[in-house]
Amino acid sequence: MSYMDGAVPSIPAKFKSEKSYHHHHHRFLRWHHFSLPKLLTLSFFAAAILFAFFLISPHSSSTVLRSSPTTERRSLRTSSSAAWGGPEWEKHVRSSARIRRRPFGISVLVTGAAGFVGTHASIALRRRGDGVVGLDNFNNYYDPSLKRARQALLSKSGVFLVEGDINDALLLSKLFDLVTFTHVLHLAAQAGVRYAMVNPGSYVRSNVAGLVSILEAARSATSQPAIVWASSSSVYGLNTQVPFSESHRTDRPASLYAASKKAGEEIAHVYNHIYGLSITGLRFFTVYGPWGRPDMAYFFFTRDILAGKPITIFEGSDGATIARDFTYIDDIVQGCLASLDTAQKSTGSGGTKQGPAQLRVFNLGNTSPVPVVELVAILERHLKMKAKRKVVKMPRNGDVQFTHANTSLAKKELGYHPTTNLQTGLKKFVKWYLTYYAPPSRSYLNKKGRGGSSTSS
Ligand SMILES: O=C(O)[C@H]1O[C@H](OP(=O)(O)OP(=O)(O)OC[C@H]2O[C@@H](n3ccc(=O)[nH]c3=O)[C@H](O)[C@@H]2O)[C@H](O)[C@@H](O)[C@@H]1O
Repeated sequence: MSYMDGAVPSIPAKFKSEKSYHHHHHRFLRWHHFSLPKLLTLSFFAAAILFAFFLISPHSSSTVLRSSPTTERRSLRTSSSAAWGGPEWEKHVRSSARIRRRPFGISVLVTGAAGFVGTHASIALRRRGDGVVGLDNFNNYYDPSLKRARQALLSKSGVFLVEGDINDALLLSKLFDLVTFTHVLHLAAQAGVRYAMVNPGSYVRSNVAGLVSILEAARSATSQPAIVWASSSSVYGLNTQVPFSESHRTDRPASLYAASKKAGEEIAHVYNHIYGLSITGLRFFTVYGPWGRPDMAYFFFTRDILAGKPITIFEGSDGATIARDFTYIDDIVQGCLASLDTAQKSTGSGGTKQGPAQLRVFNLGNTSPVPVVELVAILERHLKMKAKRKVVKMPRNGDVQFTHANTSLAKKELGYHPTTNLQTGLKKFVKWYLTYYAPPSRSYLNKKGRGGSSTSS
């Protein structure tokens, strides 16, 4: 399926895809009960219907070639599951994109704005007086009610969130028609290392096709924005040189997730080379903090420790420690904003390159890896509860043994300087967690129906 196909959400619903697998499997089995003549008759009718559909379909290839997204005029469109368009919607988009900070303000399209990093970054930009328009498809990889709660935060800060998919070329084209974005902060992605073995297709749709869709929209814009996007520390894969530096090998990914991010870095090179797009890739190192992702270990360890449930801690094959360079959200936001501020302009216009453009990649980590067992010990102290540990050998699921960022380049070019250690950062996370998921009697938030189960891990 092409990335131009507006009807395909970039990340299919986790539960839907499982359901549809069983559904199709069941139907497949039923086909075996048909006799051959019946099958032939049915095939004939199916072919006739397909042919008729091809003739009348507005999406038949000839029609697609004739009508460009920008020339199609409809007051209200339904894309994925969400509606967008119309004068009210356009007013919201324009107003949210308006720069309040002069003379250096920027206008940013933030994809994945209802996500963890997206929410924090959007709010930080808005606070400075920059124009921000969010985009998110609210897929249910993890509890969408958490994303809705983040949306409420964004709305309180004056950030309008467009509900739609990064693979919807028509929607992107509309947004770029309405607003001259100076920058795109592209954070929408299928995250998670281990889930790639469950739903590989969603990594291709989101992290490969979705990125291309964003870059296509950006390169076609009359005034091309500069792009800053989220790559991942996982691109270092089986690299053993430490700390990981941008000049190290990244050609041995250990998971499809890592491979999809590495593919993104190569795709970025192409769009920079051909179209003169200014592109900065940020290799995030295990980002954590308040409003975080429930599929991450620190988050579901907290949930399970509080529930008295056992947690599974991975260890290396020879009993070696597994460690991560856990990075606090505020430090990551600082790195994102500094990347936007130092990004040079794209050189192309309307798809034509005018000269060489900036292409950068930075590690954004904490620079001090912490063993997962230590993460658990810190959580126990903050939660004042003991974890029920189950230590198992790390399964062959895409995980790597350790990550460790060298951030000298980001320090030099961005002034990046992480300031929050894991102890302090987790304290803030636990405080948020206990407020957000507190029992109904204690929580204002839950009274409004936002609490309850948090997981899709
Ligand atoms: O920095 C990155 O590039 C990546 O960081 C995280 O991936 P990961 O570091 O694997 O984060 P978690 O899934 O939270 O795992 C943290 C640590 O806990 C360990 N773990 C995880 C799950 C579990 O049940 N037990 C356990 O010991 C993992 O092996 C890992 O060492 C994110 O989930 C990715 O989206 C991100 O791109």
